[in-house]
Amino acid sequence: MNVVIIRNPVAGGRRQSGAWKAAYKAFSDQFPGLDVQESRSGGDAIRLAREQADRGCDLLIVAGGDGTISDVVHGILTSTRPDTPLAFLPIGTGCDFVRNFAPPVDPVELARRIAGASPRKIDAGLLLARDAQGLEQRRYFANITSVGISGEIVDAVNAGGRRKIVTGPLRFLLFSVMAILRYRPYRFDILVDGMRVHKGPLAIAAIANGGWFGGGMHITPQADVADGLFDVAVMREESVFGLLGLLKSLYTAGHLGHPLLSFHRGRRVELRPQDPDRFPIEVDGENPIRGGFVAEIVPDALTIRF
Ligand SMILES: Nc1ncnc2c1ncn2[C@@H]1O[C@H](COP(=O)(O)OP(=O)(O)OP(=O)(O)O)[C@@H](O)[C@H]1O
Repeated sequence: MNVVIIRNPVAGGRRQSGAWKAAYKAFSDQFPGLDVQESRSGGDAIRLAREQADRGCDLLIVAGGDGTISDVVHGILTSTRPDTPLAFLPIGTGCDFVRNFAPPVDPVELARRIAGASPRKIDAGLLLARDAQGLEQRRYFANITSVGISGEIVDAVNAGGRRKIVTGPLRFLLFSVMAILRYRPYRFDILVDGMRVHKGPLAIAAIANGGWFGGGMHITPQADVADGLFDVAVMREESVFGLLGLLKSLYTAGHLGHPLLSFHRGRRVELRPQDPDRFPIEVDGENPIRGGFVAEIVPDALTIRF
């Protein structure tokens, strides 16, 4: 079996090199002849995944965080073999997408689980947007695309180079508090399957395939990665104090029932900014697109062995 790890050497900060060494040993014991391909720059994992899928790789394992998973998903789904099986070796800052599958922490157990897993299908998201020249952009994603305060948080989390003093989920918490303290409402319209579910000031909207973002915030606890639908969470305008309370409750899904929060389900979600200059977006914890967009769920798009 031809197994390739696509590794992001900077995911999770430099402190992750010890975790990688242990994981590499566990995975090469489980998969003799294992090949490792390292991404050389931001977005390079897209090229690597596409090449490996095109050449007929039997299993692609992503060693990195959510941004690397997102790139690999985009690479596989734009290759000639979009059904190439995928697995995950979580080494990143937030590692939110893999939370949907409750993987073991121990790398030996993880490698064993992947080796014994049967292929199964899960959904992916597809974003349709326009770049500054008006050309259509198509971007697949694995987990969650969100706009509003989360976009600002991700900008701050990813800024400042890759040598980070605070790493892991604590980094998201720190930058979330800072962004909330600076918060002013954003204004945009949201349509789910053609129905307007929101118009006007807002704190955050999340379009979710999976349930977690922001390093363990359980924003859409009802989300199912294989139900052919997005779960959409819409948090209306709220005071800074109210948002800090919401942030705390997100980790335990205690935000359900919040009077300013609504949940919706659908296959197609459209976000139209009323003020395009204040429309921060994050896609799986990164910022690959700008401006208004349509998100479509692609049912059963991905084959995973996990
Ligand atoms: N060799 C490289 N040098 C610099 N950046 C890279 C390199 N390879 C990949 N990247 C970029 O690193 C970024 C971060 O990767 P990733 O999201 O996997 O880790 P993370 O941010 O630590 O984890 P998480 O997204 O789970 O919080 C991605 O945007 C990716 O494009």
